[in-house]
Amino acid sequence: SWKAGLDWTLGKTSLHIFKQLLCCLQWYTPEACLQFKDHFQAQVRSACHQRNTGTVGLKISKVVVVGDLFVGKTSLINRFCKDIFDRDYKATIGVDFEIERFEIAGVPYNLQIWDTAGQEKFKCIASAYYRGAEVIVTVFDLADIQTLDHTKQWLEDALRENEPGSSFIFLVGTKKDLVSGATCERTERDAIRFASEMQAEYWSVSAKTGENVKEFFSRVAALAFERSMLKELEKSNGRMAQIGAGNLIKLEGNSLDAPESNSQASLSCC
Ligand SMILES: Nc1nc2c(ncn2[C@@H]2O[C@H](COP(=O)(O)OP(=O)(O)OP(=O)(O)O)[C@@H](O)[C@H]2O)c(=O)[nH]1
Ligand SMILES: [Mg+2]
Repeated sequence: SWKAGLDWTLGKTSLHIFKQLLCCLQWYTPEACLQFKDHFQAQVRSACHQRNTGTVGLKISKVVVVGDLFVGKTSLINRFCKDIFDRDYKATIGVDFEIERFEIAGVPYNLQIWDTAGQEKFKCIASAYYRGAEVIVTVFDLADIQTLDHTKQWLEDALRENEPGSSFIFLVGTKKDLVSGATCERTERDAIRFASEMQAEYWSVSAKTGENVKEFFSRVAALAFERSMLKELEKSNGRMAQIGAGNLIKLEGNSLDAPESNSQASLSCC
C-alpha cells in the first residue's frame, strides 16, 4: 500500500521513491521546497534501523488546516482520510479532526489532522485549537485568487499560538481540476512567491480527482516524523541517571550532528 511505501528512507528502492517525490513529479516545485535532500538525517536513519525510536511511535503529531471558507479544507482531508469527495458544500462548524496512522521507516507514526472552519463566526472557536501545531497547512482555492491573499492572515493567526520556528508551514492550492492554462500558471507563480514570503512549501492538489493528495500528506508525515525523531534523540542524549545516594551521572549518548538543514530553511537554500 502507499502507506507501506512511506518506508522511503532506507534502502535503494525507497531512496529512489523519495527522489521521485522530491524531484521528478510535476506537482513538485523546487523553488518552494522546505528542504532539499534525499533522505532523513543520518542519526534518524540509524535510530530507525536499530528500532531505537523511543516514544515516537506512541506520539500523535498535530496538523492544523486553516484557510477561507469554501476553499476545500474538509474535502482535502476527507479525500485523504476516507477517500471520498462530496460535491455539496457543508460548512465546518468550529473544528473537527481525523487521526491517520502511518508507518515510516518501520516505525508507527500518527498524525492528528485538525480541520478548522473558515467562516468568520467560528474563528474564535477554531483558533483555540491552533496551539501545539507541528504542521500548519494554509489552504487557498486556485480558482479564487482572493483566497490566496488571505492566507498570510490565516498563517499569522496560527503562528501567534505557537512557538516561533516550531511548526512546518505548507501553502496548499486546492481545486487544481478547475484551473488550467495561463491563469493557472499565473496563480501558481503568485503562490510560490507567497510561499517564499511565508517560509512555506507550496503544493497544488485536487480533492475531486485526488491529484497529489496522498503525496502531500506523505510529505507532511515524513517531515513531522523526522522532527519528532530528532527531538526524541536530543532528549535521550541529555538523559540523566540517578545512582546511589543522589549522585547524578550524565549518560553519554551518540553525539548529534548539527541539523543538515533547518525545517524553516529559506527557499534560496533548496
Ligand atoms: N472541483 C472541485 N471542487 C472542490 C474541490 N475541493 C472542494 N471542492 C468543493 O468546494 C466546496 C467547499 O469545500 P469544503 O471542503 O467544504 O470547504 P471548506 O474549506 O472545508 O469550507 P469551511 O468548512 O466552510 O471552512 C464543496 O462544494 C466541495 O465539493 C476540488 O478539489 N475540486
Ligand atoms: Mg470545512
